[in-house]
Amino acid sequence: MIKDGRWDGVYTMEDSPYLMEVLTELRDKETDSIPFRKGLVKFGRFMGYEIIKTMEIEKITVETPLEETEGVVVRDRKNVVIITVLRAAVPMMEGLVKVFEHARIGIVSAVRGKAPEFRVEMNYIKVPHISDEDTVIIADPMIATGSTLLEVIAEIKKYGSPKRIIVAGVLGSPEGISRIKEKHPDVEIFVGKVDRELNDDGYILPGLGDAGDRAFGLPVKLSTLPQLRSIE
Ligand SMILES: O=P(O)(O)OC[C@H]1O[C@H](OP(=O)(O)OP(=O)(O)O)[C@H](O)[C@@H]1O
Ligand SMILES: O=c1cc[nH]c(=O)[nH]1
Ligand SMILES: [Mg+2]
Repeated sequence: MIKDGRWDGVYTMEDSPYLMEVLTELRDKETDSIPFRKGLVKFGRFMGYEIIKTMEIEKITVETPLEETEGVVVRDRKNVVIITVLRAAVPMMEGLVKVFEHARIGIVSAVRGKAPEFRVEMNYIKVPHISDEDTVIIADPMIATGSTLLEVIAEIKKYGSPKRIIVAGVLGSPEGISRIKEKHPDVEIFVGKVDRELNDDGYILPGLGDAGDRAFGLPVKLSTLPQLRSIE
């Protein structure tokens, strides 16, 4: 984990050859859904281990079958709420839950509309109780314009005042991260890498394309639901 000097509380994982190899596979346009989803699961698990490194460690003693020795406990590991932003964060959540097996889980739907407004529609939110002892981890692989996370963070803050709010992502753009840090300086951001820029359609360059479509396939546009029609 490396601190990105452009912002406070933003960390990238470029020092991990393992995670950079996973990222390379995710970027590769030849990677199809199955390895893509597996890559997101690996990302979630790795991010979980990195987040634990930033939690308080308490020294304890433990009795082996032979004698007493030193041990540690990371109490905050048990006070975690994972917020999964549909769709693309679902495989990431699977990886995070392997590390935070006690986590309570919230599910949020957010669909980003087209350029140049990038309006975000949130039409489903189910979030468990959030206490002031909790670390809330918002999983969303892509921080592009930041519009989605701005909406999600504002919504989550209505549910309580957790000890920490951490965004766990795969890629970020400088624009998106700056927007989030300006509005929510308290939110920490952990991403694999911060990419160069956004294109006019709000896609991260070089990026990995549309994370949701790559993980789950191109959706067929048959819906007549008003909330989806209104932003497309
Ligand atoms: O930072 P932003 O510009 O808001 O873009 C990022 C969002 O775009 C993607 O979701 P998308 O709206 O494509 O939904 P999907 O996961 O269902 O494809 C991604 O998973 C983020 O949630
Ligand atoms: O590059 C991008 C931007 C938004 N959402 C994605 O899935 N990818
Ligand atoms: Mg998408």
